[in-house]
Amino acid sequence: MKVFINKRIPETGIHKLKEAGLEVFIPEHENLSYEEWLIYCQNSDAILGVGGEFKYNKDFFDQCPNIKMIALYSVGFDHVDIPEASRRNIPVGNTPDVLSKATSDVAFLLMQSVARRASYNFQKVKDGHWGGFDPLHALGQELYGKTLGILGLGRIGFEMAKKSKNAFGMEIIYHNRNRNEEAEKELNARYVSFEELVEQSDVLSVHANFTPEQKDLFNAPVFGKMKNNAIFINTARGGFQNEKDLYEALISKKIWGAGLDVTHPEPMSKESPLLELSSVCVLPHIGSATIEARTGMANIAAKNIIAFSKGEKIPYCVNPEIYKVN
Ligand SMILES: NC(=O)c1ccc[n+]([C@@H]2O[C@H](COP(=O)([O-])OP(=O)(O)OC[C@H]3O[C@@H](n4cnc5c(N)ncnc54)[C@H](O)[C@@H]3O)[C@@H](O)[C@H]2O)c1
Ligand SMILES: O=C(O)[C@H](O)CO
Repeated sequence: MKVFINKRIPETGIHKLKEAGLEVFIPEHENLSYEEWLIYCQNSDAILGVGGEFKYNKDFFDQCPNIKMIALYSVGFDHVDIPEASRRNIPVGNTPDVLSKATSDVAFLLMQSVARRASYNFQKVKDGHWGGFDPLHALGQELYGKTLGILGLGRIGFEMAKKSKNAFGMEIIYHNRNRNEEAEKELNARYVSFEELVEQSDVLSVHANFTPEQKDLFNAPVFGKMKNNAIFINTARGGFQNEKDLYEALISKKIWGAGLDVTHPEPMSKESPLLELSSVCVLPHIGSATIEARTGMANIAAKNIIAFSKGEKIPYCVNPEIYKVN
C-alpha cells in the first residue's frame, strides 16, 4: 500500500508505517501547490493528511479514485466532506485526545495573556518603551471567580474548564449539542442556551468543531450582547468569528479583548487591523504544537493506516457508521 504524507511528521509515525511494510512518500519540498499535492494523492492508496489548506471534497475524490483511506494529522475534520467519503466507503481517521491538554493549555494561555495584556506589554519592552512604574497604565483584569463560558464542551473544552476552575475558581457555564454530565458533576458546570452563554460569560472560549453553517457565528449582533469586560477566545477554527465585526466590537469597547489561535484565513495577513490592537493576542495555530501531542498524533495516524492496511476497522474513525471491515 502506498502512503503519501504531505509534510514531515515526527519520525515515530513514519517508522511505524515503514516497519509495517508500507511504502511511504514524503515530498522533497513541503509547500506543495494544489496541483502537485493532487498528483501525489492520485498515485497513492492512503494519505496521511497534514494541515487544512487543501479540501477533501467531491472534486478531490473524483480526481483521486485510488485513494482508499484518509488518516488526518488533526482532530478537526472540517476540511473533509465526510458524507462524500462515506458514500465511497472511504474511512477517515483523526487524532483525538492526545492533543486535548496541549490545545486547552493554549486557550488558557490566551485567556491570561489577554486579561493581563501580555502581548501589548511584551511589544512595549521590545520597542524600548518600558517606561516607569505607572499606577494607571496597562491594567488588566483578574480572572478569580469570573464566569467562563465554553462553546463546545467536548474533549478540549473539558480540559479548559478543568484548568480554569482549578486555577481561578471560575464558574463554568457551557453550551453544547449534548449535555456533559461528567462536567456538570465534576466541575459544577451549568448548561445554558447559546444566548445565555453569550450574555453571561466573562470569558467565552470556543471549542466546538466547525461546520459551514457555523461560519461567522460570532458576528456584530453576538458581540453586541456580550459583557463589556468579556474576553473572546478561539482555539477551534477561525471560521467561527467574523474578524471585521470582532475588530469593531473591540475598538468600540463592546468587549474587552480577544485571544485567537485560529483565524480566517490562515495565515492571518500581517495587515490585519486586529494586530494593531493592544487588547488582542494572536498565535499562529499552535494548539497542538508540543513534542508530546505531535508525537501522539503521529502514532495515532500511523495506527489508523496500519489497521486499514490489515483490513481491520481503523481505531479513530470519524465516519464509523459506513466503514465496512473487508
Ligand atoms: N488550535 C489548534 O491547534 C487545535 C487543536 C486541536 C483541535 N482544534 C479544534 O478544536 C475542535 C474541538 O476538538 P475536540 O477534540 O474537543 O472535539 P470534540 O468533538 O470532543 O468536542 C467538540 C464539541 O463541540 C460541540 N459542538 C459543535 N458545534 C456546536 C455548537 N454550535 N454548539 C454547541 N456545541 C457544539 C460538539 O457537540 C462536541 O461535543 C476541533 O474540531 C478542532 O477544530 C484546534
Ligand atoms: O484540528 C486539529 O487537530 C488542529 O487544528 C491541528 O492540530
